[in-house]
Amino acid sequence: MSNKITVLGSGAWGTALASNQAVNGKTVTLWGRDPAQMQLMRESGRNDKYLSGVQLSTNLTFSDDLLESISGAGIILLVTPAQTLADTAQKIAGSIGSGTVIISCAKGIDQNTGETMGQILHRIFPNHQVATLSGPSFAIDVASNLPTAVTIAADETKTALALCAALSNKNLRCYASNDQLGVDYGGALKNVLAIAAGIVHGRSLGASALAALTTRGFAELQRVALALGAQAETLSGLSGFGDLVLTCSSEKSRNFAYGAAIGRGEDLTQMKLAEGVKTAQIAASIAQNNNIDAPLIFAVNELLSGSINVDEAIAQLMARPLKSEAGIKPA
Ligand SMILES: NC(=O)C1=CN([C@@H]2O[C@H](COP(=O)(O)OP(=O)(O)OC[C@H]3O[C@@H](n4cnc5c(N)ncnc54)[C@H](OP(=O)(O)O)[C@@H]3O)[C@@H](O)[C@H]2O)C=CC1
Ligand SMILES: O=C(CO)COP(=O)(O)O
Repeated sequence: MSNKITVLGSGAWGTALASNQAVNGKTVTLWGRDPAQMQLMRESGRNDKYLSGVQLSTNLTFSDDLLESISGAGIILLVTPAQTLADTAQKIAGSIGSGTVIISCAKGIDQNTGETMGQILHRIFPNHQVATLSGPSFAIDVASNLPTAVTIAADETKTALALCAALSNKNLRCYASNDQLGVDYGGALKNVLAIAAGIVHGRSLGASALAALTTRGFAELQRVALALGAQAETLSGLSGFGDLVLTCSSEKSRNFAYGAAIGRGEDLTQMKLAEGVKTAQIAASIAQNNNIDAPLIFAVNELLSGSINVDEAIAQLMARPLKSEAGIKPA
């Protein structure tokens, strides 16, 4: 595997990952679609649009030429928003070297196809090793060289282990998994639940309600993802429970911040990317079609579509039939 790493997507997460790898001695090219933005980053050594004030590694190469940026890359990290990942992947499909490994770092479910990010990569790159990198990792923390741990999942454990060895460093600890589906569903679903947690916070419903929401959110995340083929151990790990806890507890999460704005009745038009908004819709329809009980996801979807308001959502959730906590209905 060549030592060059190419990161596609120069938003908060792509920039943070690229800088993390470069600051730890890797040869890294960061590609972004906007030439003026890339020139600004090249000149300033910062990404003030997405990571205000953070000084990036001086060891980074910036590019706005997609195919040139991936030339000779051993690893390509795809870090554009989930709904654009298939499009970005398609653009490079005919141009990558035979040994190149492609890793999704996006969290979502494709609205057009219902595919996970990993399923998209398997479809578009049938002859390449593909993987998903996911876990509790705010871009600002990684870009600030704070310690972070994530999961890297690939179908073959040896591929996941090799990627962990290639990408781990003193600031980033990567754990290997062979459950890419589980890692993808955990990362996608936690965003919907983080919106719900943000609503609880923004509406000042109290710390007890937030703890209950996070716990029942985890039960729901497990129920949905297990029904779709994920492994239980994966969902209890960094990419499931770990990321859910992170994003259900901090306004640094854009999904949580989005929910908090809803809870406070604020204008949503200037909000940053909140992947959970689109995921709520597709996750709700997947759950409905597969007869999976997902009350929180359904409530977030109904709220976002405007068919119920926050008070109605709370009343609806609190009035659900009583049940065993482990999911067994009382006799
Ligand atoms: N931020 C974080 O802490 C983390 C994010 N993630 C995940 O990473 C993914 C990306 O998030 P993040 O970087 O934070 O998002 P940002 O909103 O910060 O940045 C998105 C980037 O993608 C670019 N972009 C948008 N559409 C396209 C397109 N069609 N083709 C190419 N580039 C495009 C944007 O370019 P432009 O500026 O020109 O619009 C921008 O550079 C998401 O799925 C997110 O869930 C995962 C872990 C942590
Ligand atoms: O996924 C993330 C941290 O792991 C980032 O969360 P947000 O997209 O909600 O900001």
